[in-house]
Amino acid sequence: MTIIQFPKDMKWGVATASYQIEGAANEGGRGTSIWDTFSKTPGKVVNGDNGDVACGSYHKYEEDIEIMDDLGVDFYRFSVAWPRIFPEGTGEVNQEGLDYYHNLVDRLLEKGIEPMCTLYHWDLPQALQDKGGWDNRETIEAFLQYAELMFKEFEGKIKHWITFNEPWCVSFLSNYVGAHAPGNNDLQLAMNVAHHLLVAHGKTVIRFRELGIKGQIGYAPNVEWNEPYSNKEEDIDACKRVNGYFMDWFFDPVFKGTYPDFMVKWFEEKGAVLQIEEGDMEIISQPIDFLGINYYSGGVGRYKENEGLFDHEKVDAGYLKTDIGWNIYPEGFYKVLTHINENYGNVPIYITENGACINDGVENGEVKDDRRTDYLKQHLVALQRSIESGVNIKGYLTWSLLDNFEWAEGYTMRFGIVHVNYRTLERTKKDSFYWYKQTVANNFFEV
Ligand SMILES: N=NNCCOCCOc1ccc(-c2cn(C[C@@H]3NC[C@@H](O)[C@H]3O)nn2)cc1
Repeated sequence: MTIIQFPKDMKWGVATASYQIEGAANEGGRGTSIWDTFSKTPGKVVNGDNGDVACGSYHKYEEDIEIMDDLGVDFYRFSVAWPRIFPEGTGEVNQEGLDYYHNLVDRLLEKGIEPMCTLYHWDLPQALQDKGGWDNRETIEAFLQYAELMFKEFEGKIKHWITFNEPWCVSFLSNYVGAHAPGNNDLQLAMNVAHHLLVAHGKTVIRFRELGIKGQIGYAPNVEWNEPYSNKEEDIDACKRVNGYFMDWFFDPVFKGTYPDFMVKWFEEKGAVLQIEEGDMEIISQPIDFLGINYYSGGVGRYKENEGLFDHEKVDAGYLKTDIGWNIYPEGFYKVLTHINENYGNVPIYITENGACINDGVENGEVKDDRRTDYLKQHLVALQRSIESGVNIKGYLTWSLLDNFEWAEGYTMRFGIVHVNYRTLERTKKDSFYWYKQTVANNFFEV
C-alpha cells in the first residue's frame, strides 16, 4: 500500500461551466449564445441536445452549493455566461444576470468556498458572432468591456479569475475541425481566432492590473501529451508538432512573447499566416499570476506522411479508455506538467480540469463508478509525482461536479462525480464523490 500525500497548503475543488449546467437559457434576461445557435443546428450535437435546461443549476445553485459544502472543497470553478451580462455582447447591462452571479458567489462565500471565475467558457453572445465573432478584432474590445465590468462588480468577492477556457478548443476545434460552435472549417480563420483570444487575454490582464483588482488572474489552456512511438526522428518531430498545436502555440506567446517558430513555418506551408499587429505580442505576454491546466488524456503517436494537419497518426497502444473513447494515460499528465515546468518556468499551476467520462447509471440509489475513482487515483499519483519533481501545483479541481452538457456529445457523456437525472434534475452522489470527499478531507489517499 502506498500513501499519496499532498502539501499542507494544497487546495481542492470542482469545476463546471455556464452553458453546460445552468439551463434557463431564455430566462433572467439572458441573450442568445453561439452554443444556443450551434446546438439547435441539425446534426451538430448528438440527439439534438442543447443547453435549454441542462442541469437546471440556474435555479438549483443552492442545492449544488450544499453538495459542494458536503464535499468540503476549497474552490468552486464556474463560468459566467457573457450573454447573461451583456445580452447583445455590448451595450445595455442585464442587471438580472449580475444578480444571479452575486447570489451564487455570496452563497459560496457563506459556505467558505472560494469562487474561481472563468470569464469565457465558450458561450459567446450570438450578436457578436453575427459581426464576425473572434475573427473580428472588435470582439476583443467587447470582451475587455465585459471583463472590466465583472472585475469592478465582484471586486473583493472573487479573487481568482480565468480569462479563457481552452483557447485551442475555441480556435482550432471550433473553427478548423468544426466540431464545436460556431463550426467553421478554415485554418486561417482558426489561427486568427487563436491570436485574437490571446490578445484579449493579455489586454484583460493589463486592465486587471490597471484597476488594482485584489486577486489573481490566469488562463486555462487544455493540454494533451503525445509520446513518440519510437525514437525515430520522424516520430519525435511528428509528436512535437502535435504537442506544439495543443500547447506551445498557446504557451509560448504568453510566457515567451513569441509564437514557436517551427509551428509558424509548418502552418505557413499549410497556407495559414499569422496576422500580428504592432504591440500584440507585448500585450499577450503580460505576466500571469497562475496557469490553469486542463488535462484529460494523451497517448502514443508516430509520423505518417500526409496524415492530418501534422503528418502524424495516433497509435492505439492498448490503453484502457474512458467511455468517450479517450486513453486513460496518467503518465501523460506527469510528462506534460514537468514539460511545462521545464519550458515555461515554475509558474503557479491549478489543475482546473481533470476527470473521466464514465457513463455508469444509478442502481438502487447508488452509482458504482469505480473506473472513475481509479482514473482519479492514477492521475492524482501523477500529480503528486510532478509536485515531488518541483512543479508548482497550488490546487486540483476535478471536472466535473455534475454530469452535464458535454458539447457535441450532448448528454450522452457523463463527467460528473454527481449523477444528474436529466428528466427530473435529481442529483445522486456517485461512489467517486465519497472517495474524493475523503481525499479532500485527508489531503492524502492510499493506493
Ligand atoms: N485536430 N484536432 N483533433 C481532432 C479533433 O477531433 C474532434 C473532437 O476533438 C475534441 C477535442 C477535445 C475535446 C475536449 C472536451 N473536453 C472536456 C471539456 N473541457 C472543458 C469543459 O467544458 C469540458 O466539457 N476537453 N477537451 C472535445 C473534442
